[in-house]
Amino acid sequence: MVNLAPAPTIVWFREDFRIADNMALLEAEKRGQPTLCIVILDDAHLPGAAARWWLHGAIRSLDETLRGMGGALHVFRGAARAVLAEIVRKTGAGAVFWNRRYDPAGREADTAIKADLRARGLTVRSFPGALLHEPWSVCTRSVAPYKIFTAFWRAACALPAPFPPHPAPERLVFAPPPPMPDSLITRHEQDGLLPRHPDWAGGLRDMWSPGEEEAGDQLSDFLRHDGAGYATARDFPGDEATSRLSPFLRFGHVSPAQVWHAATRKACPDKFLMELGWRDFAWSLLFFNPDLATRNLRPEFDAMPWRHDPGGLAAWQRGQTGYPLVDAGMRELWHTGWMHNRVRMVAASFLVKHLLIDWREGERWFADTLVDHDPASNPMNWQWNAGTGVDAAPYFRVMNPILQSRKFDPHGVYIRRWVPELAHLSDDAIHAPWESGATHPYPAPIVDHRAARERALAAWKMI
Ligand SMILES: Cc1cc2nc3c(=O)[nH]c(=O)nc-3n(C[C@H](O)[C@H](O)[C@H](O)COP(=O)(O)OP(=O)(O)OC[C@H]3O[C@@H](n4cnc5c(N)ncnc54)[C@H](O)[C@@H]3O)c2cc1C
Repeated sequence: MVNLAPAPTIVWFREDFRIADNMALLEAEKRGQPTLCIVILDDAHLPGAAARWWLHGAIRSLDETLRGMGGALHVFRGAARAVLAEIVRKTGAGAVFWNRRYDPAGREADTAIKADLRARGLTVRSFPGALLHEPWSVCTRSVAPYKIFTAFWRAACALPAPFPPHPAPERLVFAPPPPMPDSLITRHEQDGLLPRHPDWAGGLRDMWSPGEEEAGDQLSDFLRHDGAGYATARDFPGDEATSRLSPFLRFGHVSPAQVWHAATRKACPDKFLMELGWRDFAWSLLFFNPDLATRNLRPEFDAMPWRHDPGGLAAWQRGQTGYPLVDAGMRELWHTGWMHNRVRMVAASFLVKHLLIDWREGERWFADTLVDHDPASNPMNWQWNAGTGVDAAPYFRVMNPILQSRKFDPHGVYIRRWVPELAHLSDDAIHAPWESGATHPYPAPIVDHRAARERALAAWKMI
């Protein structure tokens, strides 16, 4: 039987859950054929548990938006290559469009899928949109990655500014979903992305609403209230002065170009734009170092005598180290799937220096618990804090968790929020509760700061 239905254009959503500034969607509309919007839940590319929770919300929210336009987001489960081949066979699609992803596994899969689809005669196009600049466009003359952030940023700023964001398509004509075998179709309720037994996501639900509209609200709120004080207040976790856009950027509810242009219109401090630059820098490092999450960028650290300490690791993960700022951060992470940047640095430093535990253990824990986890920013920042990366804080600079606490949470606002058993202590006593002699149901420090520092430096001198 001849299929007389118009050959649709498939738009495959992956990390770009928005309709504005979405080139794949816009170009699909221009093609003039009905559009089939799809997501494929492929086990080989699913993120950690907290980010999976977010992914569920991202899919649901984009589906609602598309339904408001008369369409839907169709969710399939299985190996992407096979699922796409089946959808193409059932719909007679003439083209598949997507926005690029840059992680090594994603790039490898996309290259193979592109070749496969083109061999079947389809038009396949991929578009930028997840970064300010393509990772290969900011590199040295010898096409090597920059190893120093300031040099990277100088080169990035010398390029033309990111393209002004594209508007959302005004109207889309949607293609009906293909009849697919039950095993490949997924309903939102049964997509397997949400935690069930136990349901640990209550704190995430209280804190976040994934979606494009929410990302826009978050951005305008930040630019209205906090943009001006950002440069000075961003290091103080009690102040909540940062944008909290990271998970929205991670899942593409907002593009970095949209953030960039909104921020420059409001004359937001350069410091904020530079943080978006750190995000691009991380992706550049991953692009040129696909094993960023597993290999020390400074090979001398391969000889580092990391300790095997399951008890210490568990105390760190549960926020029970006896160091209030570290514990506040680890509890914030567990409860909300997010942690303030300054506290991420203190907590990371504590694991790799005070406990002398391999940074890869921490990287894995963050990968599973952060809603904003991405495979570039997380390992880059871990390697930066551990001193094993490029342009990294030197290992011998051991952050003192008590001084960091006194400096960046002077009144204990943040600690009181996340370590309520210390809430009654004075502003002075709260940073080192063991010194005051007051009674409270809070653990004694699992390591002594001075002894741990000496142990870390002795280990480092051995390599
Ligand atoms: C050990 C460790 C692990 C981290 N893991 C991640 C991760 O998996 N995903 C992630 O997005 N960020 C990660 N970060 C970076 C940073 O902590 C978060 O991006 C930031 O806290 C997000 O909060 P915000 O959106 O309010 O940031 P803002 O201060 O408002 O910054 C705006 C945006 O810039 C980007 N950005 C800011 N700082 C950094 C940075 N140091 N590196 C890369 N991008 C940055 C983020 O996209 C952020 O949303 C990590 C930091 C550390 C120390």
